[in-house]
Amino acid sequence: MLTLRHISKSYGSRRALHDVSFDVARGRLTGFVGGNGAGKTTAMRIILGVLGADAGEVALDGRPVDGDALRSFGYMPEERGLYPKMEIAEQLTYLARLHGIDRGAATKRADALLDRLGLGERRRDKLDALSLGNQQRVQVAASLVHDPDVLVMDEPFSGLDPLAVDEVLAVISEHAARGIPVLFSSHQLDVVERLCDDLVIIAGGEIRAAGTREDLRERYSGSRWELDALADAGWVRTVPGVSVSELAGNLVTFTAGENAAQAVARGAVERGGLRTFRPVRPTLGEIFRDIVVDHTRNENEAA
Ligand SMILES: Nc1ncnc2c1ncn2[C@@H]1O[C@H](COP(=O)(O)OP(=O)(O)OP(=O)(O)O)[C@@H](O)[C@H]1O
Repeated sequence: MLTLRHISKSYGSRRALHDVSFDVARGRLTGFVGGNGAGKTTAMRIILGVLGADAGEVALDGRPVDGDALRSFGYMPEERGLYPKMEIAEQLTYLARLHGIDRGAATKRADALLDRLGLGERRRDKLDALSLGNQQRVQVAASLVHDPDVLVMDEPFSGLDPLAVDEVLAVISEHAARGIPVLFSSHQLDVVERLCDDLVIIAGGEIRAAGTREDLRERYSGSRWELDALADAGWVRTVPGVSVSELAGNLVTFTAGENAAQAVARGAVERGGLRTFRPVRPTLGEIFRDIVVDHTRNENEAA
């Protein structure tokens, strides 16, 4: 497991991270989400040792990460650092060689990754002859070409069409399944919701929530309910303590405390019965908005 403990970092007087701690488990995809300037890239650079922290520690399986361990990390940085005029297979082979892999194995590995990412036919093309989406796939290949023990990716899905998202995801998942920790940041909450097993939500340089996707949805399920009654559910609007958000015939979604919700359930039984009655789990987008908006509001109030 990759762990960050009590990481803080400031750029001059600007605090970018404050007491950041979270885990990235082996064999699972961990999504790292936060708004612009939340601190994701800073945290990832600190994991990779590209940037030093002011305080705190990054460890892999309990051992502080040092130069040796870092050589086996795969990193897809935010600023994409490949050579525009170099043929893509040659450049992947070169990167693998930099990690100490011999020429034969490096060529094999580069070709296999390009095939896997649908770029086999383009292996002799220069990077800048490819579409932006295909360049992005090459960036993904570059972070994987030395078969890393830890994978950290800054926005690996940005600029990819839905089909390409699925292809890249399949390749990343295969690596996670070999038991390596995978952390990736993304602004595309619908993509993260679909893809990741665990989530870390950051705002204003602080971790606001972390856990498995299902745990978070449960934790933030709040007081939203859905009732599918056997008769028109318009009467739910009149139940004290209930605020109806959507009503369509027998189906109603509403916000209410536990007691008022139970009163609605009883009311439905008295009026002919119900098909289903359940708490509504929020989407990641809703959780994110709640957490980040709350944070921004608190910051503004404190200012
Ligand atoms: N080199 C730097 N010098 C000064 N401030 C910086 C520097 N890099 C980042 N920051 C500041 O640190 C904070 C965190 O930035 P960071 O790039 O880590 O956020 P992010 O979550 O990756 O944002 P985005 O999603 O927009 O890429 C921001 O307030 C940013 O302006």
